[in-house]
Amino acid sequence: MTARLHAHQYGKAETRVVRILRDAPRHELRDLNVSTALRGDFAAAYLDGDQSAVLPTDTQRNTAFAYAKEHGVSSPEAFATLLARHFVDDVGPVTGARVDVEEYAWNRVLVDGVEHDHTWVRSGQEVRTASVTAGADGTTVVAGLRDLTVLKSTGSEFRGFLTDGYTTLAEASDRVLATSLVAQWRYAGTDLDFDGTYARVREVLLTTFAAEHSLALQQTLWQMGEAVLDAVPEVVEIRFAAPNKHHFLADLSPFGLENPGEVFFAADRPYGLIEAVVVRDGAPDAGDAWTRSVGAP
Ligand SMILES: O=c1[nH]c(=O)c2[nH]c(=O)[nH]c2[nH]1
Repeated sequence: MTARLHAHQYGKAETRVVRILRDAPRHELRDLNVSTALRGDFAAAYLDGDQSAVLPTDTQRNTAFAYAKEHGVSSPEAFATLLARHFVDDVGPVTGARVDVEEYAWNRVLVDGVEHDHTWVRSGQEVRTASVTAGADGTTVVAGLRDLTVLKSTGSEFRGFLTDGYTTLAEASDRVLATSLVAQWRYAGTDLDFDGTYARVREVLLTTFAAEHSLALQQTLWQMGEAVLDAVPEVVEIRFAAPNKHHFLADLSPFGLENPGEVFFAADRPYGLIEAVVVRDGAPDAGDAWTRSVGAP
């Protein structure tokens, strides 16, 4: 057999880092899940079991905690950028690093209508994401979110589709449209108000989903992508994956009941999976910013 080691990277996945700022009565909290992956010539470790160039994944985990203490967490994007640059700039054999961060949101508990200083409640399902790729020639920041679950109860249709001998789907001129959106967007720069930009993109995604009439989820993704590029100049590319969370009209005719779009069966699978990439004209090259680990969570 002739085989060669074609590519490799290694790191520590899903280090759970919770950073609390407690130097004032009103504490601040950021809750992260950090995954690091180092790139470089580590072939000897794979081929010969030689660890001399290998910074252990245990050390990578420790670095995430130490950086949270020493540098704080101003945003998932900034934290991922610091860590990725550290590995590339300060660790000899490392020529590239990929740091993926998920952030879980906590809202302050309201006590008599007032935000509590040191008690939070986990908010919703939605997860904020950041993926930073650092190399010798620069750093690329991709921000995003997943599990942003949205539903509109009208303003959506799906008609005029191609049919063949296997088609049973009825045309719909007024249907429920729901998805659990995954969106990731690439920034042109690395020194941004990441929290502010994140909030703007999220707002544009939601308002576009609400306001635009949908002829298909495909069109809705395009509308959302175009709106984000229009409203947020820092974004040069946005990628979507949107499961179509089908809501089928329940058949109430056996019971002599009409069902004019009021009672639905929410199916969890199978689901349509609609994807799109929308890029600003003249966007800089993405390099390997979109290259994910095979085992990425
Ligand atoms: O928005 C939709 N896009 C499709 O491609 C599709 N296919 C389908 O069965 N329902 C839908 N809905």
